[in-house]
Amino acid sequence: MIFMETELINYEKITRHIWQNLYKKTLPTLTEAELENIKSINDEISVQDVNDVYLPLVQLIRIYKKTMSDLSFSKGLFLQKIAENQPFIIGISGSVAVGKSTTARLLQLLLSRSFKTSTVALVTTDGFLYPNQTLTEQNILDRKGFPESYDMESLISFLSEIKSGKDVEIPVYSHEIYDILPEKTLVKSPDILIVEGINVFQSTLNKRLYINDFFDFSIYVDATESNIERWYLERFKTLLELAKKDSTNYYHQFTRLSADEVLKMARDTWKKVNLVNLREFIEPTRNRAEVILHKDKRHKVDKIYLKKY
Ligand SMILES: Nc1ncnc2c1ncn2[C@@H]1O[C@H](COP(=O)(O)OP(=O)(O)O)[C@@H](O)[C@H]1O
Ligand SMILES: CC(C)(COP(=O)(O)O)[C@@H](O)C(=O)NCCC(=O)O
Repeated sequence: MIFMETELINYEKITRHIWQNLYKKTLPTLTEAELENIKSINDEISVQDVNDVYLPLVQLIRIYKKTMSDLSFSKGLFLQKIAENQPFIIGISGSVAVGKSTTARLLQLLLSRSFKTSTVALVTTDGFLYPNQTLTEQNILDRKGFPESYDMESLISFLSEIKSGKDVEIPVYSHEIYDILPEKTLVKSPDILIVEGINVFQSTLNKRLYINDFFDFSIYVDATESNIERWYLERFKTLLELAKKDSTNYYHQFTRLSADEVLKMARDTWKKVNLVNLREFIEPTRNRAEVILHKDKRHKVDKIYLKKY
């Protein structure tokens, strides 16, 4: 996205250079081997990025977490009740293919190391997409990813149960079969939960419920449209490459197409689906994030925006 400075008047703009010097280097960094473990296809995160960008971010999250537990303790005193321990929830949003999953996985690892006795769970909201059968019945299969394709009420009740300390079973989406899997997965009541997805700052269709109300910290991953498109096309090619040998993979059907046909199809999906979704429904929620991480063409975070008020 190109930032209109007036849109971000309530944010402190921080360059990478300033950001990297904002915290005392007390947290241990990751080894190359640990980084290798969490990288997905095509990733190029470096230890330098972890030190300069993500460790200061973890330090900031520490501050928010402490403030949240102080407030909850004081509220308990006021109400003359013992405050329940509520999980700290972090929302991560941004366009399809901007790097949300990669950021989320990295944060999960860094937070587990920083809060040694805490459990850190990660949930992606694609599990709350309606199954293909429902989308087909409603004639909105080509709207996958748009607000109407998600069961937002279920997502809200999941967050509400997690906030009250319960273990919750949730559905899982598979990019390999392009549908919801028959088996659910159990999210055991965590101390910290990261919720990642294009829709996490959106309101529900009836506009009465806000997922943001459940977040104690929130991040929007940002980049220019042309860079995100390139990452989308590169990921598409890699997914196809991986699907060649697997006939059960959704992308397998496209492996017979020529390189030009594949590129055309991916460009089309980007333009008609993911770019439209970004412009109409995702980017307009950017200002709901506490922190905006802006990435350059090589995925390096070059600018950070921190909400002032
Ligand atoms: N820091 C990074 N360095 C290099 N490539 C990255 C980085 N983050 C993401 N990518 C690549 O960009 C593409 C989109 O990232 P991903 O995390 O899958 O996005 P999202 O979850 O937002 O759809 C993937 O191919 C991924 O490997
Ligand atoms: C399942 C998704 C809506 C979720 O996006 P993600 O959370 O993976 O960024 C998206 O990956 C998707 O499949 N969009 C439909 C159009 C397409 O095939 O790219």
